[in-house]
Amino acid sequence: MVVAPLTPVRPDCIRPIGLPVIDLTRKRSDVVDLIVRASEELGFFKVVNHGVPRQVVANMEAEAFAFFSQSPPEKIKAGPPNPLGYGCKNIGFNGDTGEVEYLLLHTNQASINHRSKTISKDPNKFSCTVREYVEAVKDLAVEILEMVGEGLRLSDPKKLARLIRDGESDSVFRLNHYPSLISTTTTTTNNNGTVDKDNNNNSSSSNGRDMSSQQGWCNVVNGGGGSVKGVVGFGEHSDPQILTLLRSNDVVGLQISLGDGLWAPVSPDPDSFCVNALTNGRFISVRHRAMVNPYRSRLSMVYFGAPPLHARIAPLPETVTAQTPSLYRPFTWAEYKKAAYSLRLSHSRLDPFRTVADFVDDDDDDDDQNGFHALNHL
Ligand SMILES: C=C1C[C@]23C[C@@]1(O)CC[C@H]2[C@@]12CC[C@H](O)[C@@](C)(C(=O)O1)[C@H]2[C@@H]3C(=O)O
Ligand SMILES: O=C(O)CCC(=O)C(=O)O
Ligand SMILES: [Fe+2]
Repeated sequence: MVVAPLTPVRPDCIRPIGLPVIDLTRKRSDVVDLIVRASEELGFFKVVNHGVPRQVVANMEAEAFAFFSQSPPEKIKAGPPNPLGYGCKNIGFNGDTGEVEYLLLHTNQASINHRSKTISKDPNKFSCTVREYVEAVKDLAVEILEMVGEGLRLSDPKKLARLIRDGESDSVFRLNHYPSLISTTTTTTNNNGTVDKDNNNNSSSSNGRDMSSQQGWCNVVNGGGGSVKGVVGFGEHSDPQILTLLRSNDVVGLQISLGDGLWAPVSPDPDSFCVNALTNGRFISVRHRAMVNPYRSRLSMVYFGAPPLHARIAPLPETVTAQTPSLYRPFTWAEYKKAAYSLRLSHSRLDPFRTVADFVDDDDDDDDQNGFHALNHL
């Protein structure tokens, strides 16, 4: 395992930690061990040599930038998010906001085809590009989940992977665009330390135009406070799905929570995927957020692997005894999702399913950090 140092962006709030980087071309049994260890220890790791073709990624990135570089009236045609569709600054239905615009798509092909009509002037090209990307990342997700199943020594090691391979899976795909705060062409130093004459985005396939000014985004740095604290694009949360595969352009922004208000930036690497696997109580669903980069527009493409709506989620039988009764009642993915959408971004999503009434947890540390604590997808 290679441990990449994280780049501190705010020395007063960043405790540097290493993020595991797992090379998927290594011996399978080693990869299995590394995935389990990384998932238990940090809950977040990167995979390289993942098999998702570069061209597929570049095509998706180009389509995404082409969409976001349009004028607001054009983009709004693909909204409002219900929750699928185009959204700008509003996240979910309960008042969360951030300096982000996004497209949220279901990975079901019929839904992609339907949505593409309002997203692109060439809907066939857009839907094909999304289909190719989603298929490729789904294969990667399946491969990782099969290794998770093996690593956890599940009686049926492929069970988790089958849930997202299922034609009825409720997996979603999200494109997040975080416009830079400065809309003029600037000279910046990029993450590799080289100087960039930047046009506010870092897409290898971008058209090189500054997009922020076209979008009606104001260029002030968040009421003055933003320049000191940083501007939040996508606020603190944990992902509710089984597995997240996140790829961003070469612009820093993603941060993972170390607790106690400390955040560690994840160095961007367009050739890798960040993985957040959530299962079985042994793995951590790490809380994370995305900050706006003042100088350069950031684009993240996120695949969220989820079970079918009717899939039942229940405690692992071996974790439930008379002394340690289940903390949560069984529920379906549909119920869980409905509850998630009734909550704010930062809230603990398992609370509605707690069975143990005298479990007092008034602090803000969110025991849901452990996600499906002692739960299993059935
Ligand atoms: C505020 C919200 C947005 C969200 C649904 C929720 O009510 C709470 C979870 C949020 C989240 C985070 C991960 C994914 O980006 C997402 C699509 C998901 O499944 O849960 C979003 C939801 C969203 O933006 O619609
Ligand atoms: O853009 C990012 O890096 C994070 C996005 C994210 O966490 C999400 O979409 O759930
Ligand atoms: Fe997330």
